Amino acid sequence: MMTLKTKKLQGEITLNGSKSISNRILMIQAILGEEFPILGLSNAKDTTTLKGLLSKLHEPILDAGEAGTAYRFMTAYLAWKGNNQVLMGTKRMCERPIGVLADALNGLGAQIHYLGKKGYPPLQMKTHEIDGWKQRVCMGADVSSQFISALLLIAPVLPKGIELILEGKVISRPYIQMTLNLMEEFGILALWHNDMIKVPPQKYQPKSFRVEADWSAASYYYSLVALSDSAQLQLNGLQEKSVQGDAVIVDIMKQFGVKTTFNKKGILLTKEPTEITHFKYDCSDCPDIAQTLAVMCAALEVNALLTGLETLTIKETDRIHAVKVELEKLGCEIETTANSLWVKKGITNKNQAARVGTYDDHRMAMAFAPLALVLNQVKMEDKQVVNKSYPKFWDDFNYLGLTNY
Ligand SMILES: O=C(O)C1=C[C@@H](OP(=O)(O)O)[C@@H](O)[C@H](O)C1
Ligand SMILES: C=C(OP(=O)(O)O)C(=O)O
Repeated sequence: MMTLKTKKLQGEITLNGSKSISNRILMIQAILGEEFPILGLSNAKDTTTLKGLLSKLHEPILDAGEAGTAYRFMTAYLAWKGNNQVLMGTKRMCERPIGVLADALNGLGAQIHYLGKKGYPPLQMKTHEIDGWKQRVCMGADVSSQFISALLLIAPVLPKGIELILEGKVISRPYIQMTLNLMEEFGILALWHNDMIKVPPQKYQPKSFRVEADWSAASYYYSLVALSDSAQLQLNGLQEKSVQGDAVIVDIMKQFGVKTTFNKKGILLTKEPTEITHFKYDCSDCPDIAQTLAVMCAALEVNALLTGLETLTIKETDRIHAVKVELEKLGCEIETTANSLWVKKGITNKNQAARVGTYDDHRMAMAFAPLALVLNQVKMEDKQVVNKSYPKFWDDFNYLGLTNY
């Protein structure tokens, strides 16, 4: 049962480091081939998986498990090295496309072979002649920005650098900018103009680096505060000037009555009165908070249309489908297309218990967890899924008085 007597939130939580930043910094360190101090590295499973891979780089078969960024970043790294290594992943990873990245790398000069279905993991990165690698490559930007980030990370150490032409709609754009910003921190100058990103050959420069806290993880607390009656919730480690696109949650949540005050340690979230009934948002730049927004709107009975969701179908699960199924179980009316989700009717019956299917997706569990503030009970099919990005998630929710999931 939910243990909070009133919907009052109070507490102070120190958030985990951003897994997107952590994984980029680990790749930069590996490409540089020299250790430097990294403070606040994420303890997400996706980050420990990547760290593990980078500690056994000589092994013939490597397994990135369920970690998308790890798989994509390692594909480019191992293709550059060309040591005949095989890169495996989970069953779901083998359903997540990689063809756009593998084809681009092969176009440059790599020798990547598909060991299973064409366009999908597992892959083998065969030997090649690095001196012959080309400079210019075209790449579809509408499937996953991780392909572009993967290529950019190795770009400075390629003989001619890279001139990358982006084709089609650029999705998850802030993640590409994050890659370039972090590369710049380590001395790399790149130019992004319209559809072209140019990275001349250069050397990464080592420096000590502190990872900011994870704004995607913060989104679950914004949802909690939006569902609360009153809140004084301090989240430590977040920065106002962030390289993470998901920091847009600060602006989005104003209309849901969540006030953000930046302070020395991070942010303070408080609750203000609001009367929102309709919400429309294009999530192309912040796909990872789409589930948070959908579930929160359903709980608030806000009629919400979320668009720009085309990449959600190829993430840990088909997230459009999973959210629709789980919200419909709670009596919601949900309409979906290949790239949108419309909460037509939210959760009207609050006097019920939820049994949430988690679909091997950390964000399904974390997005539905705030419902414990408004429903009688919320039972998760698999609580362990949160480990992918936020292993301490349930401890932190328990600390706020949200227990018995
Ligand atoms: O580069 C990154 O760190 C990420 C990019 C996004 O993926 P897509 O570009 O596939 O949308 C995001 O969903 C993922 O969680 C992390
Ligand atoms: C989509 C995600 O991760 P990845 O693509 O790196 O597996 C995520 O963390 O929501």
